[in-house]
Order: sequence, then structure tokens, then C-alpha cells
Amino acid sequence: MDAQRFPIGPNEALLRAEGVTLEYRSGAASVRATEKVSFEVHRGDRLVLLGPSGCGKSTLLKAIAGFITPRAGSLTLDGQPIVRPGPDRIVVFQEFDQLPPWKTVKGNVMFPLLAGGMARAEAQARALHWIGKVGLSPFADAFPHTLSGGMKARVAIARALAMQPAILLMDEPFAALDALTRRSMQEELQTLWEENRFTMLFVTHSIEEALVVGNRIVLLSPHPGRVRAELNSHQFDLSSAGGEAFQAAAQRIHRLLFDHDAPAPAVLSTPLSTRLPTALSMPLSTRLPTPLPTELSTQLSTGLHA
Ligand SMILES: Nc1ncnc2c1ncn2[C@@H]1O[C@H](COP(=O)(O)OP(=O)(O)OP(=O)(O)O)[C@@H](O)[C@H]1O
Repeated sequence: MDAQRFPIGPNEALLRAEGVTLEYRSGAASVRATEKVSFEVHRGDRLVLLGPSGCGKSTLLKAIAGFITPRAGSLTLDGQPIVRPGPDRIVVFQEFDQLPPWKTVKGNVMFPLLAGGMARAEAQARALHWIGKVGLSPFADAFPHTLSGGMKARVAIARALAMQPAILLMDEPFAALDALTRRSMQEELQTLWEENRFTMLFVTHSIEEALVVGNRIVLLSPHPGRVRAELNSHQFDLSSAGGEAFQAAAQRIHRLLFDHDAPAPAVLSTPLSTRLPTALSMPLSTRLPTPLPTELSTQLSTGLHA
């Protein structure tokens, strides 16, 4: 991998959402998915959009991917307005059956590279590099139906990173996986990020996943999504899951999202200088899975502790 492809600038905003209101229209009816949402993703960030089901997370990701035009506000990447889809923004979804079943793992990863005009030999080398990075070298010639859910997730991530996007957009990529596989995928994603320092925008409605995966978290209110708070979470990883500080952070997030009597947080008034300046301060410690306390296996779809 050409390390130059994922440069980290000092405190540099790569993606900017400013006052983004998104709506779905059907005839005279319209559904407002988000309202005046603002946040920034810096180069090398692992920013998580966290909020309950229906708060507009996926819609925001679709708008950033260029499939939906904001009703109000603006989205820019590297200072340029986002007006259409492009190879600089690749989305990984949770439906891994998006992998064409008639193509091998290698064929799946090569496909968008070839479609983008890359020479076959280069596409193959690039594909094999990323297949190796996600630990699937022995399965390069396997077909998707012979792979587990976690392996399909790895192929989707390899395919996305092989495109060397400016930003990787992940829409609950591990939500369909069993709990153990989900945890190992979160860990593998961390390892990949530590090795390659790509920029990622990750959508989830799991508080624990947000704390483990992100270096910053933007909390969205229930429908229509508005920014409720922005928090640093770079100090957490799978090894801290279940610890006191982790539980306190999870409970605080839960209160911010659902306790309307909680004091209003510093929504967007958090000065940029107090945000995590770069993703470089993420500890590079080895991550040892520890069991999550059951009271914290919080899924926000219900708004209640599970
Ligand atoms: N194609 C559509 N047409 C009309 N309304 C839609 C469409 N897609 C989503 N919505 C509505 O927009 C709102 C936001 O949906 P969205 O899928 O972005 O939420 P979400 O936060 O990603 O939810 P989840 O976590 O359940 O995936 C919801 O009220 C949803 O019903």
C-alpha cells in the first residue's frame, strides 16, 4: 500500500457538513431525515455518527456519498461541494451479499479497479495486497458463498480500501454479524487503521461500537436527526470495554441521547482546538477482547438498555 495515499494533515478538515437538512419527497409528502446537521471529519479521523434508529444516519451517509442532495446546508470534501457519487467516497454496507457471487474474492476486489480503468496487472497486485491485509490471502480464489459473514465483511473492506478513497463510509458494516465476529471485526478494523491511517466515517446505533471504533463521536437526536453533542473517544478500545471509564462514557452518551432533563451538552460549541487534533493520539496498544458487561450491551434502536 502506498502510505502516501492516506495522508494526515494537522487538524485539517477533509469533510465538512454545514447545516445539512435532508428530506425524502414523494409527491406532496416529505419526510425530514436530518435537520441542520454540522460536523467535520479530519484527515485520519475515525468519526462515528451515533444515534437511534431512524435519526437519519444512513441518509447522511448517502448524501455524503453523493446520492442525495441536501435540502439546505452544504457538504464539501476537500473544499469541493459534493454533487455526485465518486471514487473518493466508498461505502461499505452491512449487506455483504452485495458481493457479486460469480466473482472470486480477488475478482470482487479487482472489479471496481478495472472499471475505473486500472491495468489488470496493477489491479491484481493492489487487490492481492488488500486481501492480504484483511487476512484472506488463502481465500483469494474462493467464491463469496463459501465464506462466513465475517470473511465477506473483510472482502467488502478490502474492496473499499483498494479503491484508496479519500474517505471510507461505513454504514453499520458489522450489524448483521454475530457478537463474537462483530468484536473481532472491530478489532481488525482498528489494526487496519493503525497500519494505514485512512479516514473513516462510521455509522452505528451501538454505543459500545461507537466508543471502540471511533476517535470522535457525533451524537444525533431521534428523528429528525440533529447534532446533540460531539465527544472525544480516542481513549477507548476493545481492551477498555467494560472498564469503569468506558461504562461511565457509555452511560453519559445514553443520558445525552435519551434523558431530556440532562443538561444541554456543548453541541458544536466544542472548540475545534479541544477536539482530538489528529487520530495519531490513538493508543497503539494491543487490543485484548474483554467481555462487555451485559448492562452495557446497549442498542439504541429501542432507546433502552438491553
Ligand atoms: N427512501 C425513503 N423514502 C422516504 N423516507 C425514508 C427513506 N429512507 C429513509 N427514510 C426515512 O428517513 C428517516 C431517516 O432514515 P435513515 O435510514 O437515514 O435512519 P437511520 O438512522 O440510518 O436508521 P437505522 O439505524 O434504522 O438504519 C426515517 O424516518 C426513515 O423512515
